[in-house]
Amino acid sequence: MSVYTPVSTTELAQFLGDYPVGECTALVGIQAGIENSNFFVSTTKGEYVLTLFEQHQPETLHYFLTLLQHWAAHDIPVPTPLVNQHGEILGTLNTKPAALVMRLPGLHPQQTNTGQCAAIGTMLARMHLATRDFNMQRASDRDHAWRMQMAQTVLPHLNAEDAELLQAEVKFQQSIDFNTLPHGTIHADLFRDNVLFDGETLSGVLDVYFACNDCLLYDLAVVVNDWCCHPDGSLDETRVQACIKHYQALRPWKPQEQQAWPALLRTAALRFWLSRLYEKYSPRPGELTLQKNPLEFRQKLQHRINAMIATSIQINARRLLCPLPVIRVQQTIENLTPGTVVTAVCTDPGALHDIPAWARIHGHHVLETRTEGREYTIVLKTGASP
Ligand SMILES: Nc1ncnc2c1ncn2[C@@H]1O[C@H](COP(=O)(O)OP(=O)(O)OP(=O)(O)O)[C@@H](O)[C@H]1O
Ligand SMILES: N[C@@H](CCO)C(=O)O
Repeated sequence: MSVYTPVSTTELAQFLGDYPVGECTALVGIQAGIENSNFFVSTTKGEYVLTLFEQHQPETLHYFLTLLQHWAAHDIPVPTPLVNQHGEILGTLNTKPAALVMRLPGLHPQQTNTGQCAAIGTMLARMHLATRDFNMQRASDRDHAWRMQMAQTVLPHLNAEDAELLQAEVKFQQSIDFNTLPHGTIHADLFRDNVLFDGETLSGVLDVYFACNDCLLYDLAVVVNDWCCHPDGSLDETRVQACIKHYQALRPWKPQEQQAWPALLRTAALRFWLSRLYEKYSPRPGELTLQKNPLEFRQKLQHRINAMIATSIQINARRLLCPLPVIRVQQTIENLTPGTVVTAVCTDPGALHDIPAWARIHGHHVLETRTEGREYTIVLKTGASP
C-alpha cells in the first residue's frame, strides 16, 4: 500500500464538507500505488477516491487535473475531479494538496489477453490524438537526463554484473536521438495497475501523475513492456502485435519511429529499473508502503537488449586477421540505412580495438564490446553517413 499521510474520519468529514457528496460512510486506504496516498471513500451519495499528493507542487497538480478534464472531454475514461464549493478542483488535507475524483468501475488486468492489449493500444492512440490541442506543457521528470543521473546514483549499490549492464546501457542510450521522434502529451506510466477493465471493456485510465510532454513512442514502449510480456520478461509477439497494430490504426508511426522502436523498449525498461532501484535504496517513510521489484525490469531490459542483438545484422569475421575484419564490417555497413544495429564476431583480438576505432572515425556508434573465450564481439549502430 501506499499511505504516506494518514487521514482520520474526523479530518475527512471536514474536508468532504466542501464537496456535494453527502456524508462519509467508509474510508479505506488503498494498497496499490507508490507515489501518493490514496483512499476509497464511500458516502451517502456515491463512491470516490481521495488522493493526497505527496510530491508535486500545486501548479503541477493543476496541469494534471486540467489534463484529466481534457481527456474526459474527449471520452477517455479518466476519473473526473470533483469541484468543491470554492470552485476549485484542488483542496488541502493534512497540509497536503488533495483531490476527490469519481471511483471508476472495473478491475486491473493481471494476465493480459490479446483483446486487452489491442484495447490499450487503441486507448493510448486516442489519448495521444486527443491532446494534440491540449495547450499546457510539462517537462518529463523521468527524461533522458534523469535516467543518466539516476544511473550514477544507483550504480554504487549494484553488484558487478548489474553495474556492467547499467553502464553499457547508459552508453547505448546516449546514442539515441530522441529529438527526431514525434512528441506530444503522454501518460508515461500506463501500467496494468493504472487501467481498469469492466468485463472486456476498458473502463478506467488512472494515475496521470507522470503525464508530460515526451516521445509518443516511448509511451507505447512503457505499455508494451508491462502488458505484453511472458513471465520471464520476454515479449509475447502476439500481444505486442495486437497492441501496436491497434495503436497504429489510429496513429501510424513515422519511419524514424519504426527504426527507434527496439531502442525505446530499452529506454522504457531502463526507466523503471532505475526508479525501482532508487525506491529500494532510498525508501520513503510511510504508514504502509508498497515497493516494486527492480529485478523484473532488469530482466526486461536484458531481454530487450538480447532481442535487439539477435535481430541485428550479423557479421561472421571469425578466422580473419586484421585488417580483414574491419574491411568486412565496412563492406557490410556501406549499404545499410542509418540506425541499423550490426554485430561483428571476430577471433583476431586486434579487432576489438580496430573496429571501434574505425567506427568512431566514420560516425558510427559502438554499442558494446564483449570478450567470450577466444571470440570478440563488437556491436555497432550505423550513424548518419554510413
Ligand atoms: N478513480 C479511481 N477509481 C477506481 N480505483 C482507483 C481510482 N483511483 C485510484 N484507484 C485505485 O487506487 C490505486 C492506486 O492509485 P494510483 O495508481 O493513482 O496511485 P499512485 O500512488 O499514484 O500509484 P503509482 O504507483 O501507480 O504511481 C489504483 O491502482 C486503483 O486500484
Ligand atoms: N508504474 C511504476 C510505479 C510508478 O512509477 C512501476 O511499476 O514501477
